[in-house]
Amino acid sequence: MEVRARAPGKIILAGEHAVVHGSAAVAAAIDLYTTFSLHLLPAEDDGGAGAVELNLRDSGLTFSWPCSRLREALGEVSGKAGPPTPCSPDELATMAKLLEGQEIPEAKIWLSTGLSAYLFLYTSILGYRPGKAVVTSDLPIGAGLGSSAAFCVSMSGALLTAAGAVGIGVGSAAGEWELFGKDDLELVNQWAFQGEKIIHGKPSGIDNSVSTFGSMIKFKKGELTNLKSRNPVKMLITDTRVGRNTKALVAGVSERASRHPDAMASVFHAVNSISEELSSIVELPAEDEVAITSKEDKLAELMEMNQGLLQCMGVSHSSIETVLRTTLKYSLVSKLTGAGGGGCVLTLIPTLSANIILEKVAAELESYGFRCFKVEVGGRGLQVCRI
Ligand SMILES: Nc1ncnc2c1ncn2[C@@H]1O[C@H](COP(=O)(O)OP(=O)(O)OP(=O)(O)O)[C@@H](O)[C@H]1O
Ligand SMILES: C[C@@](O)(CCO)CC(=O)[O-]
Ligand SMILES: [Mg+2]
Repeated sequence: MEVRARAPGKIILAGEHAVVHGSAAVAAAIDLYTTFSLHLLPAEDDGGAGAVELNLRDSGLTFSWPCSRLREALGEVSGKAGPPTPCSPDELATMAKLLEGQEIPEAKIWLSTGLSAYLFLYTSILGYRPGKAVVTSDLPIGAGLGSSAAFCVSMSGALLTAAGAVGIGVGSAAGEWELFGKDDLELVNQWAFQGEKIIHGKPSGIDNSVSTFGSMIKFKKGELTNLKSRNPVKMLITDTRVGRNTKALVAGVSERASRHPDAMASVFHAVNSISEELSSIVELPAEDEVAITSKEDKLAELMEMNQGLLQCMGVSHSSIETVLRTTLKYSLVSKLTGAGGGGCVLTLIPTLSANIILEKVAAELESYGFRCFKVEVGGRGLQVCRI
């Protein structure tokens, strides 16, 4: 049996970090995907000698665990595919031990958390069935565009389909992307969240939710509201190429919050107001040039205010500040997106001046060694196909 699932990355227009502390945030899917293909081998062919394999095609790395070794380390697992149980600290320690024999290059040691998430999701959902998975991604990894969530969502989608826990239409043609129904998406999202917890430590759930359900969403305390964005939102993304790690940045903000509880509570409260206002502006219809410009001016101002508060939280970076200064020369507003500390920056591109400005600003940003790209905002979430 072979199944393939793809899940999008995301941008956060407002509210990152504060969302972990209960504030609202606004996020949208983008048209860059992580694809997870799974070739499940029949259990009876195993004969005890089968293996669970993961090929990370972009980095040319393959990891493999004999099923017998997994069984020995993890004990009997049922391979259930109902609602998930979280990965316990003991299980997490066992996953880490299972990575010891693998050759992870020192420069890619950050892959370890992703590999632990893979082992947890695979064995929890499919038990010790032998299988080969191949992962490819359009997304820069660890750069704020939700690569960890797209990895966990595509993986959960494929594993749960292989387990028969969620399903695409019987009549679906091989190779055609299909969408799941709402209940199936809910289940995939719950499992993906468990994977995100292994990678992030304390995720809010916004990244896996927007990757699963797609579109543009407002997210607060685990509750998701779909936003009907009436006009296309055009964003330039600049990848500073400065590596960072979401888990450490989220922990850093929590530490600052425990040192200065009152001040940080006010910061989180201000971010909540920004996200609430931004989400209502996004839904306003704007039919003529004046209305579009006025709407975009408001969005830009809110993004600028949010960036200032992200600086207060301590998650900006000199590379991000360089992008902000550069885009301001063209009267464009930018803010970091995702966890910050480097990674990607969003620049709002006004509809009326889109192409002329875009080329100039992107050329200048790239002259500093940054990488710019344009994305479609608010598209589809998880999709699956039979191969
Ligand atoms: N395609 C992939 N293959 C293997 N591991 C991946 C892949 N994509 C993400 N990961 C795992 O996720 C980690 C990066 O997640 P992290 O949350 O730090 O960044 P991000 O998700 O790109 O950004 P943000 O959370 O700010 O949106 C990697 O270190 C790796 O463990
Ligand atoms: C930094 C953060 O708010 C967004 C990362 O994309 C973390 C989270 O919400 O899980
Ligand atoms: Mg992440």
